[in-house]
Amino acid sequence: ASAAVLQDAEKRGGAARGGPPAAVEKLDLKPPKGTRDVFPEDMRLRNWLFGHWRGVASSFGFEEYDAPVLESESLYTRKSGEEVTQQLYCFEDKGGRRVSLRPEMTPSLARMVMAKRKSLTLPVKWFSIPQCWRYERMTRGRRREHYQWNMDIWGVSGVAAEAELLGAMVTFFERVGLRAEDVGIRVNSRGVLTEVLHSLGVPGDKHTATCVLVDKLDKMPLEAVAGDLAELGLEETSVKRLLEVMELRDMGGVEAFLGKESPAAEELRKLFALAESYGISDWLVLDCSVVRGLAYYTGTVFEAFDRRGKLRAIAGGGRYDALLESFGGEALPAAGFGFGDAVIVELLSDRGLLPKEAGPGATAVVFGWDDELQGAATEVAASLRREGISVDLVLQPRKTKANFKHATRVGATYVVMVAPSEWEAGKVSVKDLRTSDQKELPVGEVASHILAGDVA
Ligand SMILES: OCc1cccc(Br)n1
Repeated sequence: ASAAVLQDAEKRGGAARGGPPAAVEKLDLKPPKGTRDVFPEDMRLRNWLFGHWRGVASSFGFEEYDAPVLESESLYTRKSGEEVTQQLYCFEDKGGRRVSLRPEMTPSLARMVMAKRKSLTLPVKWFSIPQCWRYERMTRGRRREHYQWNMDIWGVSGVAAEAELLGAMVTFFERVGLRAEDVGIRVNSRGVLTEVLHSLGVPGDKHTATCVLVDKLDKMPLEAVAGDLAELGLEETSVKRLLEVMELRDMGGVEAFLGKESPAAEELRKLFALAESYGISDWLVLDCSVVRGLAYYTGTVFEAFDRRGKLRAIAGGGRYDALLESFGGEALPAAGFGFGDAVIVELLSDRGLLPKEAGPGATAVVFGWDDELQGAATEVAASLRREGISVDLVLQPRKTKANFKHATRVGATYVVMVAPSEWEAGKVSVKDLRTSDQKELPVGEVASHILAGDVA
């Protein structure tokens, strides 16, 4: 046994033999490629952002839901060449199942709606802030995970659903100090494109793949996509016609191109009229080049962008009425958007709108004069916490000056000091850092003094 013990100790650094510790391989302190640690100061920013997302969702009557970050890969194996399905963070688990970290939330939501379909009261207005993943070759050092605010409405076939979603998105922008001069939301309907494709004789089953290809046009030259479009049966004249309709930027143009009876023109007219009622017209821009890259969109699509044109899309969404059928379920109309946590922070930072105040530290820092008074300080801290006061209790002796410096750094309002002579008299010293006012109080009066909170 002793040999085994020594061998084990050798592994743990040979200390058992009293010899010099063997070289222990230093842990790599970085998180996995494409992921981020969230230290307290980062978490304060995240909580601020999510707090606004949650606040808007609840003010619009949306209910929060969640789903596993791990899903069956089959949820995402759509054959439409979308980037999001080509970068799945997928693998085979120990049970031989093909699974994937979710690249988006909508398929999980669709699965949940199908599972509960019979018991759901429609319309369903649900929101979630899931962490979503992609496995992108780290050529560009981009992130492999982000948090994405999802807002979805199920069971409403009219554009009132999209208007409500746009209203919520604009409400968020306004709450964080952005204006219509900073951010626009491009609005279109895939119906515009499919009506043109129909008039060009392109069969309906090619429309989705065409939209996914057309979406790539703002990221790559026409030549790079023309071949694939030709494979879908779009000769040059048809592609030219498509490009013309994508140039349209006003309803007059759309109606001239598609005819006044066009269903797509009708739904866009209705959406812009409702936007007027929400008071968000200044935020919206009709832009027929917008198709978005997700295959399952069937009608309206929209994306928020920074008007200075420096950043990638801030958020995106649209109508996806056929998603349940694609999962073998009964049709149910749906519309929603996804809003990532990366671009919005870049935009707010550019505009000087990130929250400045340090996070809300504890209200009071409590410390004992010396180690003998640690128990006393703990009693005081416990009594204040029982009254609902947040207390940062100093856990080991430290110079008084350092305790005050710490209190200022964490943004505490009070410092409560337990000193020997006062403690014998049943008192402690309470300093209000806002006014520097300091008083000795009986222990039993400290909580009410702090809760009164009035600046002396
Ligand atoms: O925007 C697409 C996407 C999906 C998952 C993770 C990240 Br980062 N980005």
